[in-house]
Amino acid sequence: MRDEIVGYKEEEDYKKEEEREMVGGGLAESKKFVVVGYALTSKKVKSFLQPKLEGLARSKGILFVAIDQSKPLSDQGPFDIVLHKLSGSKWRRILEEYRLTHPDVTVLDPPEAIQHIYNRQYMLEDVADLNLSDTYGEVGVPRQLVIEKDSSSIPDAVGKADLRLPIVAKPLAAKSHELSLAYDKFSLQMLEPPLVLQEFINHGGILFKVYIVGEAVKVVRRFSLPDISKRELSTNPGVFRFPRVSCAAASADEADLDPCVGELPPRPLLEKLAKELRRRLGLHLFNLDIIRELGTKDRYYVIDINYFPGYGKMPEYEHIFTDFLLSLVKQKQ
Ligand SMILES: Nc1ncnc2c1ncn2[C@@H]1O[C@H](COP(=O)(O)OP(=O)(O)OP(=O)(O)O)[C@@H](O)[C@H]1O
Ligand SMILES: O=P(O)(O)O[C@H]1[C@H](OP(=O)(O)O)[C@@H](OP(=O)(O)O)[C@@H](O)[C@@H](O)[C@@H]1OP(=O)(O)O
Ligand SMILES: [Mg+2]
Ligand SMILES: [Mg+2]
Repeated sequence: MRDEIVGYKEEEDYKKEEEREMVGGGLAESKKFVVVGYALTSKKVKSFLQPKLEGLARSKGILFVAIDQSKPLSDQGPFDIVLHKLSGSKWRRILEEYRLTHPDVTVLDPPEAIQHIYNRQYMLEDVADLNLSDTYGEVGVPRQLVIEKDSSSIPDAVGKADLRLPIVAKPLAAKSHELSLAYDKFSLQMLEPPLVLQEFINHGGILFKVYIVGEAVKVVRRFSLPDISKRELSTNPGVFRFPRVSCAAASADEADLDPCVGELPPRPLLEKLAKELRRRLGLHLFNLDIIRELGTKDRYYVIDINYFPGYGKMPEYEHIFTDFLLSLVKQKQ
């Protein structure tokens, strides 16, 4: 099965674009460059800033320049766009101040908006508020409960909130990926708060990763946690830590899947969801993990939102990203 690009250019258009750029490559040298300052971890530089991206960007008149964190930001550049994914309150303050003093520079994305989705208590709030339901389907979030402290209070809290088992326990901090699956509420006491406890939804073991880059939306399939039967639930008490699932190595795009499980969510639904979330979250660069409830045709749940995810794994990201950067500059003009 193939990946789908929603509301964007097709592969053929990209090929033609690449050919034109090779022929007219020298043109870029004579025009003014769009300068993109970046502050990324070395892991991110390696996965995102690949030679193909830098080459294509240059041929389109975009230059990526590393930000030197040991020097004041205003002494560097001048930048048209600042691209970043670094943690820490010091960096956030630097960026907030820079945004105030350089309103003409587009900062991707505002630190405050990123911070909001770095907390799993608030991450899915906007999806829930959106209450998206139309002829293409319904999009919600799993029921969840926040445990700030005191793990001994968990069984009671789960009982009061009437949360159904099994339950996925996730650290409140979204950048922490130590997840656990609990088959009974008492075992959850073994985990360390702060946590979000979320109802596990059977979904046929396939998840849809929806990558968003400005107005472009692209969806891929990944393998996910398998379904849990009622029988398994009653015979396996305990809490199990599980490793990083649904990573790039778990691509399910080429797998021979039952169509009920593998069929991509309808484009119009994803487009609407992406558009609304872009606005509500105030972000341009993120992805959503979406699952379809097993046995339903159109009941979807968003279970995770990630800021500036691994775009290097998104097919044709070089074209999508460079087009996006140019569209930002054009909008400003
Ligand atoms: N409520 C849920 N119901 C069913 N499966 C879930 C649920 N929440 C999480 N999962 C499974 O656990 C995996 C990890 O959960 P989640 O995506 O929230 O964690 P993460 O560490 O933030 O992931 P990422 O690496 O995408 O940032 C998902 O990819 C999915 O396979
Ligand atoms: O590990 P990769 O590079 O592939 O990308 C992952 C990214 O890591 P990086 O930002 O350090 O690169 C993660 O960010 P943090 O939450 O850890 O900040 C998170 O966004 C994952 O969802 C990404 O995987 P994807 O969702 O795209 O499969
Ligand atoms: Mg995830
Ligand atoms: Mg995540």
